[in-house]
Amino acid sequence: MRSDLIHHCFTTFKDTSPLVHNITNDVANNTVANVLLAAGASPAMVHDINEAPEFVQLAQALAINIGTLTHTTLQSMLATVEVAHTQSIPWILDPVAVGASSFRQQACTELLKFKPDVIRGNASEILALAGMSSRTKGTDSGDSVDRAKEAAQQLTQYAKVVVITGAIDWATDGTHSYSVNHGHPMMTQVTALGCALTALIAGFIGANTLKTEDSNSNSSSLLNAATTALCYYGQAGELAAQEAQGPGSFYLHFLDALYNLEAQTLIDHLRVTSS
Ligand SMILES: Nc1ncnc2c1ncn2[C@@H]1O[C@H](COP(=O)(O)OP(=O)(O)OP(=O)(O)O)[C@@H](O)[C@H]1O
Ligand SMILES: Cc1ncsc1CCO
Ligand SMILES: [Mg+2]
Repeated sequence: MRSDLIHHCFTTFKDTSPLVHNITNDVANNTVANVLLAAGASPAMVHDINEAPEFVQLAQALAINIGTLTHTTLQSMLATVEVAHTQSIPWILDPVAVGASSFRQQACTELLKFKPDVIRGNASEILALAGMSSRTKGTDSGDSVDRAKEAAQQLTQYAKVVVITGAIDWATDGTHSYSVNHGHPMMTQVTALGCALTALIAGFIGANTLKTEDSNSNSSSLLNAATTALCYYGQAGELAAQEAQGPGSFYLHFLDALYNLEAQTLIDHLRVTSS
């Protein structure tokens, strides 16, 4: 991806400071809010069905995460994504541990009817969501990103962009794809950093999606925005790992790195390839 486009997506995100509405899991709530704030966005965690479908209309984007799904939250998610879908508010699905139970699988089938703009999961989640066999370890992945690429391609029938995260992240709109070689294994030792990335991608697509009737240009703006978020997040992980002694100090340094990383640093260290 061209570095001037990454620069543009990054500065548009920072200048917009998007409001991101999250219906996320009990483990991730605090981390997601802190990551969004450190990156320069505004988080809101609004879950109740009496409020969420109204609240989402104020937001630039919506992030849905099924990590600690309950029957009640699912009803709220469905009502909220319906509003997002009909009003063209971009939304992203994080299908946490979808391979682990039929409840999660059926919930995702219902949610996919409202056409997420982006799906973001680890390799096992992307495989399971596409109905392929996976080695899911609950919320962690037991599969390689490469093995899940065909599944991601298939899922572009439901979402405009699909992102698989892991050692090397991969983002595709079904036609164009990018590999992002950033990040650090320490990112898997702090819970919910994948969930927080999903919310950050929501912020990037909300800030960068042009309201256009042309669905092709829309999917390439979504792909560029998601890919830029991956580069930014991964580089922040690398910077934090240089300072950290373990997972606790990694988390603190990670928030600081997200807060301090500048556009020029991002551009100078890019490891993203078309693939
Ligand atoms: N081995 C690795 N090396 C470098 N970066 C990694 C590695 N594994 C994961 N990451 C990075 O960690 C971040 C979170 O991705 P991951 O695939 O671990 O999410 P996840 O499994 O959904 O996490 P969680 O469920 O805990 O929220 C991404 O930015 C990804 O690039
Ligand atoms: C640990 C855990 N359990 C359900 S959701 C979650 C956060 C990481 O996905
Ligand atoms: Mg996850």
